[in-house]
Amino acid sequence: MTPLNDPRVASRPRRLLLVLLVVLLPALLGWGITLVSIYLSMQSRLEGVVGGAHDAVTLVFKSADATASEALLLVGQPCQGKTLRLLRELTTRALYVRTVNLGSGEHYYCSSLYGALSKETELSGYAGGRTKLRLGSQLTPGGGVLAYRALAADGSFAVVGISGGHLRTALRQGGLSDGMSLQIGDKWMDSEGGVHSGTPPRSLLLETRRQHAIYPFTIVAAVYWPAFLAESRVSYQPMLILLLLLGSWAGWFYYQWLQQPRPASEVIAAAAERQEFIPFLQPLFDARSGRLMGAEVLLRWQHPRDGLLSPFAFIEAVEKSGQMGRITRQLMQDVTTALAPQAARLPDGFHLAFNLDAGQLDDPCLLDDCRRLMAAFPADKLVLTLELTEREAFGSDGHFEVFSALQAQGIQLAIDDFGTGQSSLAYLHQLAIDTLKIDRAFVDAIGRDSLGKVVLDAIIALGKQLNLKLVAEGVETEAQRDYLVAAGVDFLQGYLLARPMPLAGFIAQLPE
Ligand SMILES: Nc1nc2c(ncn2[C@@H]2O[C@H](COP(=O)(O)O[C@H]3[C@@H](O)[C@H](n4cnc5c(=O)[nH]c(N)nc54)O[C@@H]3COP(=O)(O)O)[C@@H](O)[C@H]2O)c(=O)[nH]1
Repeated sequence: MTPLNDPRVASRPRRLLLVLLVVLLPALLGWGITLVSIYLSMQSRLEGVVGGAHDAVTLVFKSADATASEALLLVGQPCQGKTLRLLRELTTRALYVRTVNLGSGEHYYCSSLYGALSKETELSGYAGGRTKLRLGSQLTPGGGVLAYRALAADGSFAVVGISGGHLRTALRQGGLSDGMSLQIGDKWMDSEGGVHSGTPPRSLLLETRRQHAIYPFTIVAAVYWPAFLAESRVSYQPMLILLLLLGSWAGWFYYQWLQQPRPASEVIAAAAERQEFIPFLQPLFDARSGRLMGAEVLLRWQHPRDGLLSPFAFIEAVEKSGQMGRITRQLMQDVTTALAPQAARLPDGFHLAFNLDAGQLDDPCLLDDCRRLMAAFPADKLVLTLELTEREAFGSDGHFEVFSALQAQGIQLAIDDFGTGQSSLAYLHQLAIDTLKIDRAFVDAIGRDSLGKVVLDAIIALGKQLNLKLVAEGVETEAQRDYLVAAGVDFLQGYLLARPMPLAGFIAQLPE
Protein backbone atom coordinates (compact mmCIF):
# COMPACT_ATOMS: atom_id res chain seq x y z
CA MET A 1 0.00 0.00 0.00
CA THR A 2 1.57 3.32 -1.07
CA PRO A 3 0.12 6.76 -0.51
CA LEU A 4 -1.11 6.52 -4.09
CA ASN A 5 -3.45 3.65 -3.15
CA ASP A 6 -4.83 5.35 -0.08
CA PRO A 7 -8.61 5.67 0.02
CA ARG A 8 -9.93 9.16 -0.64
CA VAL A 9 -10.23 9.67 3.10
CA ALA A 10 -7.46 7.70 4.76
CA SER A 11 -8.70 7.62 8.36
CA ARG A 12 -11.38 4.99 8.96
CA PRO A 13 -13.13 6.84 11.82
CA ARG A 14 -13.32 9.94 9.60
CA ARG A 15 -14.77 7.86 6.76
CA LEU A 16 -17.40 6.42 9.07
CA LEU A 17 -18.24 9.86 10.42
CA LEU A 18 -18.71 11.23 6.90
CA VAL A 19 -20.91 8.27 5.96
CA LEU A 20 -22.98 8.78 9.10
CA LEU A 21 -23.51 12.40 8.10
CA VAL A 22 -24.67 11.35 4.65
CA VAL A 23 -27.05 8.77 6.17
CA LEU A 24 -28.52 11.38 8.49
CA LEU A 25 -28.49 14.27 6.04
CA PRO A 26 -31.87 13.62 4.33
CA ALA A 27 -33.48 12.97 7.73
CA LEU A 28 -32.01 16.20 9.14
CA LEU A 29 -33.00 18.18 6.06
CA GLY A 30 -36.50 16.66 6.18
CA TRP A 31 -36.81 17.61 9.82
CA GLY A 32 -35.64 21.15 9.10
CA ILE A 33 -38.16 21.50 6.27
CA THR A 34 -40.90 20.10 8.50
CA LEU A 35 -40.06 22.60 11.26
CA VAL A 36 -40.14 25.52 8.83
CA SER A 37 -43.40 24.45 7.23
CA ILE A 38 -45.04 23.87 10.62
CA TYR A 39 -43.79 27.24 11.80
CA LEU A 40 -45.27 28.96 8.76
CA SER A 41 -48.58 27.13 9.00
CA MET A 42 -48.82 27.87 12.75
CA GLN A 43 -48.03 31.51 12.07
CA SER A 44 -50.93 31.88 9.65
CA ARG A 45 -53.21 29.75 11.84
CA LEU A 46 -52.47 31.91 14.85
CA GLU A 47 -54.01 34.98 13.19
CA GLY A 48 -57.28 33.12 12.64
CA VAL A 49 -57.27 31.67 16.16
CA VAL A 50 -56.73 35.08 17.76
CA GLY A 51 -59.47 36.60 15.59
CA GLY A 52 -61.93 33.83 16.55
CA ALA A 53 -61.21 34.13 20.27
CA HIS A 54 -61.41 37.94 20.09
CA ASP A 55 -64.87 37.80 18.51
CA ALA A 56 -66.12 35.17 20.95
CA VAL A 57 -64.89 37.09 24.03
CA THR A 58 -66.40 40.28 22.58
CA LEU A 59 -69.83 38.58 22.58
CA VAL A 60 -69.38 37.74 26.27
CA PHE A 61 -68.42 41.34 27.06
CA LYS A 62 -71.34 42.73 25.03
CA SER A 63 -73.75 40.55 26.91
CA ALA A 64 -72.20 41.59 30.25
CA ASP A 65 -72.25 45.25 29.23
CA ALA A 66 -75.92 45.19 28.17
CA THR A 67 -76.97 43.32 31.33
CA ALA A 68 -74.98 45.64 33.64
CA SER A 69 -76.51 48.72 31.96
CA GLU A 70 -80.01 47.33 32.41
CA ALA A 71 -79.32 46.39 36.02
CA LEU A 72 -78.02 49.87 36.73
CA LEU A 73 -81.58 51.16 36.19
CA LEU A 74 -82.61 49.12 39.25
CA VAL A 75 -79.94 50.55 41.55
CA GLY A 76 -81.40 52.51 44.44
CA GLN A 77 -84.62 50.52 44.54
CA PRO A 78 -85.21 48.26 47.55
CA CYS A 79 -83.89 44.71 47.14
CA GLN A 80 -87.25 42.94 47.32
CA GLY A 81 -90.34 42.06 45.36
CA LYS A 82 -90.37 43.38 41.81
CA THR A 83 -86.75 44.62 41.85
CA LEU A 84 -85.40 41.25 42.92
CA ARG A 85 -87.56 39.48 40.38
CA LEU A 86 -86.34 41.74 37.60
CA LEU A 87 -82.76 41.16 38.73
CA ARG A 88 -83.21 37.39 38.60
CA GLU A 89 -84.96 37.64 35.26
CA LEU A 90 -81.93 39.44 33.92
CA THR A 91 -79.61 36.57 34.90
CA THR A 92 -81.77 33.99 33.20
CA ARG A 93 -82.42 36.07 30.09
CA ALA A 94 -78.91 37.20 29.37
CA LEU A 95 -76.56 34.80 27.75
CA TYR A 96 -73.47 33.94 29.85
CA VAL A 97 -74.57 35.97 32.92
CA ARG A 98 -74.50 34.05 36.20
CA THR A 99 -75.15 36.75 38.84
CA VAL A 100 -76.09 40.40 39.02
CA ASN A 101 -75.37 42.46 42.13
CA LEU A 102 -76.40 46.00 42.96
CA GLY A 103 -74.39 48.23 45.23
CA SER A 104 -73.49 51.69 46.33
CA GLY A 105 -70.54 53.13 48.17
CA GLU A 106 -68.38 50.17 49.18
CA HIS A 107 -71.14 47.61 49.63
CA TYR A 108 -73.38 45.36 47.67
CA TYR A 109 -76.89 45.57 48.99
CA CYS A 110 -78.72 43.27 46.56
CA SER A 111 -77.74 40.01 44.85
CA SER A 112 -79.66 38.00 42.25
CA LEU A 113 -78.49 34.91 44.11
CA TYR A 114 -78.85 35.84 47.78
CA GLY A 115 -81.36 38.70 47.73
CA ALA A 116 -80.80 41.55 50.20
CA LEU A 117 -77.38 41.57 51.84
CA SER A 118 -74.67 43.90 52.95
CA LYS A 119 -71.32 42.82 51.70
CA GLU A 120 -68.20 44.85 51.41
CA THR A 121 -66.73 44.90 47.94
CA GLU A 122 -63.33 45.68 46.52
CA LEU A 123 -63.74 48.73 44.33
CA SER A 124 -60.25 48.86 42.92
CA GLY A 125 -58.61 46.67 40.22
CA TYR A 126 -61.26 47.20 37.54
CA ALA A 127 -59.54 47.54 34.19
CA GLY A 128 -60.87 50.66 32.45
CA GLY A 129 -63.05 51.07 35.57
CA ARG A 130 -65.30 48.37 34.20
CA THR A 131 -64.04 44.85 34.43
CA LYS A 132 -61.78 42.49 36.29
CA LEU A 133 -60.91 38.83 36.50
CA ARG A 134 -61.32 37.13 39.85
CA LEU A 135 -60.42 33.73 41.16
CA GLY A 136 -63.31 31.30 41.40
CA SER A 137 -65.78 31.79 44.19
CA GLN A 138 -67.59 29.21 46.32
CA LEU A 139 -69.95 28.73 43.43
CA THR A 140 -67.26 28.40 40.76
CA PRO A 141 -64.37 26.61 42.48
CA GLY A 142 -61.35 26.03 40.28
CA GLY A 143 -62.47 28.46 37.59
CA GLY A 144 -62.17 32.21 37.28
CA VAL A 145 -64.96 34.72 37.17
CA LEU A 146 -65.30 37.85 35.08
CA ALA A 147 -66.87 40.82 36.91
CA TYR A 148 -68.31 43.55 34.72
CA ARG A 149 -69.43 46.77 36.36
CA ALA A 150 -71.69 49.63 35.24
CA LEU A 151 -71.28 52.82 37.29
CA ALA A 152 -73.88 55.55 37.91
CA ALA A 153 -72.85 59.17 38.33
CA ASP A 154 -73.64 59.05 42.10
CA GLY A 155 -71.21 56.16 42.67
CA SER A 156 -73.85 53.41 42.79
CA PHE A 157 -73.16 50.41 40.58
CA ALA A 158 -74.35 47.13 39.12
CA VAL A 159 -71.89 44.25 38.83
CA VAL A 160 -72.48 41.32 36.48
CA GLY A 161 -70.66 38.05 37.17
CA ILE A 162 -69.81 35.76 34.28
CA SER A 163 -68.50 32.25 34.73
CA GLY A 164 -64.93 31.72 33.54
CA GLY A 165 -66.20 28.63 31.67
CA HIS A 166 -67.62 30.88 28.95
CA LEU A 167 -64.32 32.66 28.55
CA ARG A 168 -62.48 29.36 28.48
CA THR A 169 -64.75 28.11 25.68
CA ALA A 170 -64.20 31.36 23.80
CA LEU A 171 -60.43 31.01 24.13
CA ARG A 172 -60.45 27.42 22.91
CA GLN A 173 -62.71 27.79 19.98
CA GLY A 174 -59.88 28.35 17.51
CA GLY A 175 -58.67 24.82 18.13
CA LEU A 176 -55.41 25.86 19.81
CA SER A 177 -55.66 24.47 23.31
CA ASP A 178 -52.31 25.59 24.74
CA GLY A 179 -50.92 29.08 24.54
CA MET A 180 -54.25 30.98 24.44
CA SER A 181 -54.84 33.55 27.13
CA LEU A 182 -57.02 36.50 27.97
CA GLN A 183 -55.39 39.51 29.59
CA ILE A 184 -57.60 41.83 31.63
CA GLY A 185 -55.87 44.50 33.70
CA ASP A 186 -53.16 42.90 35.83
CA LYS A 187 -54.61 39.40 35.59
CA TRP A 188 -54.82 36.83 32.85
CA MET A 189 -56.77 33.68 32.24
CA ASP A 190 -55.30 30.59 30.58
CA SER A 191 -57.15 28.27 28.25
CA GLU A 192 -58.00 25.99 31.21
CA GLY A 193 -59.82 28.85 32.90
CA GLY A 194 -57.12 29.41 35.56
CA VAL A 195 -56.58 33.00 36.63
CA HIS A 196 -53.06 34.32 37.28
CA SER A 197 -51.51 37.63 38.24
CA GLY A 198 -49.20 39.45 35.83
CA THR A 199 -48.90 38.61 32.16
CA PRO A 200 -48.76 35.26 30.34
CA PRO A 201 -45.20 33.93 29.70
CA ARG A 202 -43.78 35.33 26.49
CA SER A 203 -42.98 32.99 23.63
CA LEU A 204 -39.77 33.58 21.70
CA LEU A 205 -41.11 31.37 18.92
CA LEU A 206 -44.50 32.69 17.87
CA GLU A 207 -46.87 35.12 19.52
CA THR A 208 -49.84 37.18 18.35
CA ARG A 209 -51.92 39.63 20.38
CA ARG A 210 -55.16 41.43 19.67
CA GLN A 211 -56.45 44.18 21.92
CA HIS A 212 -60.16 45.06 21.81
CA ALA A 213 -60.89 48.57 20.60
CA ILE A 214 -63.60 49.24 23.22
CA TYR A 215 -63.51 46.61 25.96
CA PRO A 216 -60.37 46.44 28.09
CA PHE A 217 -59.14 42.98 27.17
CA THR A 218 -56.39 41.51 25.00
CA ILE A 219 -56.26 38.05 23.46
CA VAL A 220 -52.78 36.51 23.41
CA ALA A 221 -52.03 33.46 21.29
CA ALA A 222 -48.55 31.98 21.73
CA VAL A 223 -46.84 28.82 20.55
CA TYR A 224 -44.24 27.45 22.96
CA TRP A 225 -41.37 25.10 22.06
CA PRO A 226 -42.80 21.89 23.62
CA ALA A 227 -46.07 22.21 21.69
CA PHE A 228 -44.21 23.15 18.51
CA LEU A 229 -41.85 20.17 18.76
CA ALA A 230 -44.67 17.80 19.62
CA GLU A 231 -46.60 18.88 16.54
CA SER A 232 -43.51 18.62 14.31
CA ARG A 233 -42.84 15.13 15.65
CA VAL A 234 -46.32 13.97 14.77
CA SER A 235 -46.07 15.32 11.20
CA TYR A 236 -42.48 14.14 10.70
CA GLN A 237 -42.65 10.56 11.97
CA PRO A 238 -44.12 8.96 8.83
CA MET A 239 -41.43 10.62 6.68
CA LEU A 240 -38.54 9.70 8.96
CA ILE A 241 -38.27 6.01 8.02
CA LEU A 242 -38.36 6.82 4.32
CA LEU A 243 -35.65 9.47 4.66
CA LEU A 244 -33.44 7.18 6.75
CA LEU A 245 -33.73 4.50 4.05
CA LEU A 246 -32.82 7.06 1.42
CA GLY A 247 -29.87 8.27 3.53
CA SER A 248 -28.63 4.69 4.05
CA TRP A 249 -28.75 4.05 0.33
CA ALA A 250 -26.78 7.26 -0.39
CA GLY A 251 -24.41 6.46 2.50
CA TRP A 252 -23.62 3.05 1.01
CA PHE A 253 -22.64 4.60 -2.35
CA TYR A 254 -20.69 7.32 -0.61
CA TYR A 255 -18.79 4.71 1.43
CA GLN A 256 -17.85 2.83 -1.77
CA TRP A 257 -16.65 6.10 -3.28
CA LEU A 258 -14.61 7.01 -0.19
CA GLN A 259 -12.94 3.59 -0.26
CA GLN A 260 -11.62 4.16 -3.77
CA PRO A 261 -8.12 5.61 -4.10
CA ARG A 262 -7.93 9.27 -4.95
CA PRO A 263 -6.67 9.92 -8.48
CA ALA A 264 -2.85 9.75 -8.35
CA SER A 265 -2.56 13.19 -9.96
CA GLU A 266 -4.62 14.68 -7.12
CA VAL A 267 -2.49 12.99 -4.43
CA ILE A 268 0.73 14.12 -6.13
CA ALA A 269 -0.49 17.71 -6.61
CA ALA A 270 -1.45 17.89 -2.92
CA ALA A 271 1.93 16.49 -1.84
CA ALA A 272 3.75 18.96 -4.11
CA GLU A 273 1.65 21.77 -2.66
CA ARG A 274 2.72 20.74 0.86
CA GLN A 275 6.35 20.58 -0.39
CA GLU A 276 6.70 16.92 0.54
CA PHE A 277 8.96 16.24 -2.46
CA ILE A 278 12.54 16.92 -1.39
CA PRO A 279 15.99 16.57 -2.96
CA PHE A 280 18.59 14.00 -1.88
CA LEU A 281 22.12 14.38 -3.23
CA GLN A 282 24.40 11.49 -4.17
CA PRO A 283 28.05 12.59 -4.51
CA LEU A 284 29.99 11.97 -7.73
CA PHE A 285 33.72 11.39 -7.51
CA ASP A 286 36.61 11.85 -9.91
CA ALA A 287 37.67 8.28 -10.75
CA ARG A 288 41.43 8.88 -10.68
CA SER A 289 41.86 11.31 -7.79
CA GLY A 290 38.83 10.14 -5.79
CA ARG A 291 37.93 13.82 -5.17
CA LEU A 292 34.33 15.00 -4.88
CA MET A 293 33.42 16.39 -8.31
CA GLY A 294 29.68 16.71 -8.26
CA ALA A 295 26.33 15.31 -7.17
CA GLU A 296 23.20 13.84 -8.65
CA VAL A 297 19.95 15.27 -7.33
CA LEU A 298 17.53 12.46 -6.55
CA LEU A 299 13.88 12.90 -5.72
CA ARG A 300 12.39 11.68 -2.44
CA TRP A 301 8.88 11.89 -1.07
CA GLN A 302 8.88 12.80 2.61
CA HIS A 303 5.45 11.37 3.37
CA PRO A 304 3.93 12.46 6.68
CA ARG A 305 2.71 8.93 7.49
CA ASP A 306 4.90 6.54 5.48
CA GLY A 307 8.22 8.36 5.90
CA LEU A 308 10.84 8.71 3.18
CA LEU A 309 9.74 7.08 -0.08
CA SER A 310 12.00 6.07 -2.96
CA PRO A 311 11.10 7.31 -6.46
CA PHE A 312 10.41 3.70 -7.48
CA ALA A 313 7.19 3.91 -5.44
CA PHE A 314 5.82 6.96 -7.23
CA ILE A 315 7.97 8.22 -10.13
CA GLU A 316 5.83 6.57 -12.80
CA ALA A 317 2.66 8.13 -11.40
CA VAL A 318 4.37 11.53 -11.17
CA GLU A 319 5.48 11.31 -14.79
CA LYS A 320 1.97 10.27 -15.89
CA SER A 321 0.41 13.09 -13.89
CA GLY A 322 2.40 15.63 -15.93
CA GLN A 323 3.66 17.29 -12.75
CA MET A 324 7.31 16.28 -13.06
CA GLY A 325 8.20 19.78 -14.35
CA ARG A 326 6.71 21.48 -11.33
CA ILE A 327 8.47 19.05 -8.96
CA THR A 328 11.87 19.38 -10.68
CA ARG A 329 11.48 23.16 -10.46
CA GLN A 330 10.93 22.82 -6.72
CA LEU A 331 14.00 20.55 -6.42
CA MET A 332 16.10 23.10 -8.34
CA GLN A 333 14.90 25.90 -6.05
CA ASP A 334 15.61 23.88 -2.88
CA VAL A 335 19.09 22.90 -4.08
CA THR A 336 19.86 26.49 -5.14
CA THR A 337 18.71 27.95 -1.83
CA ALA A 338 20.82 25.52 0.20
CA LEU A 339 23.90 25.15 -1.99
CA ALA A 340 24.47 28.58 -3.54
CA PRO A 341 25.50 30.18 -0.20
CA GLN A 342 28.03 27.32 0.17
CA ALA A 343 29.49 27.77 -3.34
CA ALA A 344 32.94 28.58 -1.99
CA ARG A 345 33.13 25.10 -0.44
CA LEU A 346 32.44 23.42 -3.80
CA PRO A 347 35.25 22.55 -6.23
CA ASP A 348 35.30 24.60 -9.44
CA GLY A 349 33.38 22.95 -12.27
CA PHE A 350 31.13 21.12 -9.78
CA HIS A 351 28.78 18.81 -11.72
CA LEU A 352 25.23 19.14 -10.54
CA ALA A 353 22.95 16.64 -12.27
CA PHE A 354 19.14 16.55 -12.41
CA ASN A 355 17.04 13.76 -13.90
CA LEU A 356 14.52 14.70 -16.57
CA ASP A 357 11.81 12.69 -18.23
CA ALA A 358 11.17 13.20 -21.94
CA GLY A 359 7.93 15.10 -21.24
CA GLN A 360 9.87 17.84 -19.48
CA LEU A 361 11.67 18.73 -22.70
CA ASP A 362 8.34 20.22 -23.84
CA ASP A 363 8.12 22.38 -20.71
CA PRO A 364 8.58 26.03 -21.84
CA CYS A 365 9.94 26.95 -18.37
CA LEU A 366 12.81 24.44 -18.41
CA LEU A 367 15.38 26.78 -19.94
CA ASP A 368 14.52 29.62 -17.54
CA ASP A 369 14.64 27.25 -14.55
CA CYS A 370 18.16 26.16 -15.57
CA ARG A 371 19.30 29.74 -16.20
CA ARG A 372 18.02 30.83 -12.80
CA LEU A 373 19.86 28.00 -11.08
CA MET A 374 23.15 28.74 -12.84
CA ALA A 375 22.85 32.46 -12.19
CA ALA A 376 22.74 31.77 -8.43
CA PHE A 377 26.33 30.41 -8.51
CA PRO A 378 29.56 32.21 -9.41
CA ALA A 379 30.66 31.81 -13.05
CA ASP A 380 32.59 28.58 -13.76
CA LYS A 381 31.62 27.16 -10.38
CA LEU A 382 28.89 24.92 -11.69
CA VAL A 383 28.41 22.51 -14.57
CA LEU A 384 24.69 21.86 -14.77
CA THR A 385 23.88 18.46 -16.30
CA LEU A 386 20.48 17.15 -17.30
CA GLU A 387 20.21 13.37 -17.29
CA LEU A 388 17.83 11.78 -19.79
CA THR A 389 17.19 8.09 -19.49
CA GLU A 390 17.85 6.11 -22.63
CA ARG A 391 14.56 4.24 -22.20
CA GLU A 392 12.58 7.45 -22.77
CA ALA A 393 11.45 8.31 -26.26
CA PHE A 394 13.19 11.50 -27.23
CA GLY A 395 14.78 12.73 -30.38
CA SER A 396 11.90 14.58 -32.05
CA ASP A 397 12.64 17.80 -33.99
CA GLY A 398 11.31 19.84 -31.09
CA HIS A 399 13.74 18.11 -28.72
CA PHE A 400 16.72 18.90 -30.96
CA GLU A 401 15.83 22.59 -30.67
CA VAL A 402 15.54 22.35 -26.89
CA PHE A 403 18.90 20.57 -26.67
CA SER A 404 20.56 23.28 -28.79
CA ALA A 405 19.06 26.03 -26.64
CA LEU A 406 20.18 24.30 -23.43
CA GLN A 407 23.68 23.67 -24.71
CA ALA A 408 23.94 27.27 -25.86
CA GLN A 409 23.57 28.18 -22.18
CA GLY A 410 26.43 25.83 -21.24
CA ILE A 411 24.11 23.14 -19.89
CA GLN A 412 25.36 19.59 -20.46
CA LEU A 413 23.35 16.54 -21.42
CA ALA A 414 23.88 13.00 -20.17
CA ILE A 415 22.29 9.74 -21.22
CA ASP A 416 21.26 7.88 -18.09
CA ASP A 417 21.13 4.06 -17.71
CA PHE A 418 23.09 3.77 -20.95
CA GLY A 419 22.97 0.30 -22.45
CA THR A 420 19.49 -0.62 -21.25
CA GLY A 421 17.52 1.05 -24.07
CA GLN A 422 17.22 0.24 -27.74
CA SER A 423 17.92 3.62 -29.28
CA SER A 424 20.07 4.25 -32.30
CA LEU A 425 23.64 5.13 -31.48
CA ALA A 426 23.41 7.83 -34.16
CA TYR A 427 21.59 10.24 -31.86
CA LEU A 428 24.55 10.30 -29.45
CA HIS A 429 26.33 12.20 -32.12
CA GLN A 430 23.39 14.19 -33.48
CA LEU A 431 22.32 15.42 -30.07
CA ALA A 432 25.84 16.37 -29.06
CA ILE A 433 25.55 14.41 -25.83
CA ASP A 434 28.29 15.20 -23.28
CA THR A 435 28.13 12.28 -20.88
CA LEU A 436 27.20 8.60 -20.81
CA LYS A 437 26.07 7.12 -17.50
CA ILE A 438 26.78 3.41 -17.57
CA ASP A 439 23.86 1.49 -16.11
CA ARG A 440 24.34 -0.19 -12.75
CA ALA A 441 23.60 -3.61 -14.26
CA PHE A 442 26.87 -3.53 -16.25
CA VAL A 443 28.92 -2.32 -13.30
CA ASP A 444 27.41 -5.17 -11.31
CA ALA A 445 28.62 -7.60 -13.99
CA ILE A 446 32.28 -6.91 -13.12
CA GLY A 447 33.77 -10.16 -11.82
CA ARG A 448 30.41 -11.98 -12.07
CA ASP A 449 28.98 -11.97 -15.55
CA SER A 450 31.38 -12.18 -18.45
CA LEU A 451 28.78 -11.23 -21.06
CA GLY A 452 27.75 -8.16 -19.06
CA LYS A 453 31.39 -7.20 -18.72
CA VAL A 454 31.82 -7.44 -22.50
CA VAL A 455 28.99 -4.92 -22.93
CA LEU A 456 30.57 -2.71 -20.24
CA ASP A 457 33.89 -2.72 -22.06
CA ALA A 458 32.12 -1.94 -25.34
CA ILE A 459 30.26 1.03 -23.79
CA ILE A 460 33.53 2.40 -22.34
CA ALA A 461 35.25 2.01 -25.71
CA LEU A 462 32.32 3.70 -27.50
CA GLY A 463 32.32 6.61 -25.07
CA LYS A 464 36.01 7.14 -25.54
CA GLN A 465 35.70 6.95 -29.31
CA LEU A 466 32.94 9.58 -29.27
CA ASN A 467 34.92 11.68 -26.81
CA LEU A 468 32.16 11.53 -24.19
CA LYS A 469 32.60 11.75 -20.44
CA LEU A 470 31.87 8.44 -18.73
CA VAL A 471 30.12 8.05 -15.38
CA ALA A 472 29.75 4.62 -13.80
CA GLU A 473 26.81 4.37 -11.39
CA GLY A 474 26.08 1.71 -8.81
CA VAL A 475 29.69 1.17 -7.72
CA GLU A 476 29.35 -1.06 -4.68
CA THR A 477 32.68 -2.90 -4.36
CA GLU A 478 36.35 -2.04 -4.42
CA ALA A 479 36.87 -4.53 -7.25
CA GLN A 480 34.33 -2.65 -9.36
CA ARG A 481 35.97 0.67 -8.52
CA ASP A 482 39.47 -0.59 -9.39
CA TYR A 483 38.29 -2.08 -12.67
CA LEU A 484 36.46 1.11 -13.71
CA VAL A 485 39.43 3.32 -12.79
CA ALA A 486 41.75 1.11 -14.80
CA ALA A 487 39.31 1.12 -17.75
CA GLY A 488 39.47 4.93 -17.86
CA VAL A 489 35.96 5.87 -16.60
CA ASP A 490 35.89 9.58 -15.61
CA PHE A 491 33.47 9.66 -12.66
CA LEU A 492 32.22 7.13 -10.12
CA GLN A 493 28.95 7.09 -8.22
CA GLY A 494 27.78 4.36 -5.87
CA TYR A 495 27.13 3.16 -2.35
CA LEU A 496 30.82 2.24 -1.95
CA LEU A 497 31.69 5.92 -2.13
CA ALA A 498 28.59 7.65 -0.78
CA ARG A 499 24.88 7.03 -0.53
CA PRO A 500 22.23 9.59 -1.48
CA MET A 501 21.81 12.01 1.44
CA PRO A 502 19.70 14.99 2.46
CA LEU A 503 20.90 18.46 1.47
CA ALA A 504 21.98 19.32 4.99
CA GLY A 505 24.07 16.12 5.21
CA PHE A 506 25.68 16.82 1.88
CA ILE A 507 26.63 20.35 2.92
CA ALA A 508 27.94 19.11 6.29
CA GLN A 509 30.54 16.88 4.61
CA LEU A 510 31.87 19.61 2.28
CA PRO A 511 35.34 20.90 3.14
CA GLU A 512 35.27 24.20 5.08
N1 LIG B 1 12.64 12.06 -13.73
C1 LIG B 1 13.24 11.92 -12.56
N2 LIG B 1 13.66 10.70 -12.16
C2 LIG B 1 14.25 10.60 -10.97
C3 LIG B 1 14.45 11.71 -10.13
N3 LIG B 1 15.09 11.27 -8.99
C4 LIG B 1 15.26 9.97 -9.15
N4 LIG B 1 14.79 9.56 -10.32
C5 LIG B 1 14.81 8.24 -10.86
O1 LIG B 1 14.22 7.34 -10.01
C6 LIG B 1 14.90 6.09 -10.06
C7 LIG B 1 15.27 5.64 -8.69
O2 LIG B 1 16.13 6.56 -8.10
P1 LIG B 1 16.73 6.29 -6.65
O3 LIG B 1 15.89 5.43 -5.85
O4 LIG B 1 17.08 7.65 -6.15
O5 LIG B 1 18.01 5.51 -6.94
C8 LIG B 1 19.17 6.18 -7.31
C9 LIG B 1 20.29 5.81 -6.39
O6 LIG B 1 19.89 5.77 -5.06
C10 LIG B 1 20.66 4.46 -6.90
N5 LIG B 1 22.02 4.11 -6.56
C11 LIG B 1 23.12 4.91 -6.55
N6 LIG B 1 24.21 4.19 -6.21
C12 LIG B 1 23.81 2.91 -6.04
C13 LIG B 1 24.44 1.70 -5.69
O7 LIG B 1 25.67 1.69 -5.45
N7 LIG B 1 23.69 0.60 -5.60
C14 LIG B 1 22.35 0.61 -5.83
N8 LIG B 1 21.69 -0.54 -5.74
N9 LIG B 1 21.71 1.73 -6.19
C15 LIG B 1 22.40 2.87 -6.27
O8 LIG B 1 20.54 4.58 -8.28
C16 LIG B 1 19.59 5.58 -8.61
C17 LIG B 1 20.22 6.61 -9.46
O9 LIG B 1 19.88 6.25 -10.72
P2 LIG B 1 20.19 7.15 -11.96
O10 LIG B 1 19.26 8.30 -11.94
O11 LIG B 1 19.95 6.24 -13.08
O12 LIG B 1 21.61 7.61 -11.83
C18 LIG B 1 16.12 6.29 -10.94
O13 LIG B 1 15.83 5.78 -12.22
C19 LIG B 1 16.26 7.76 -11.01
O14 LIG B 1 16.78 8.21 -12.23
C20 LIG B 1 13.99 12.97 -10.57
O15 LIG B 1 14.14 13.99 -9.91
N10 LIG B 1 13.42 13.03 -11.80
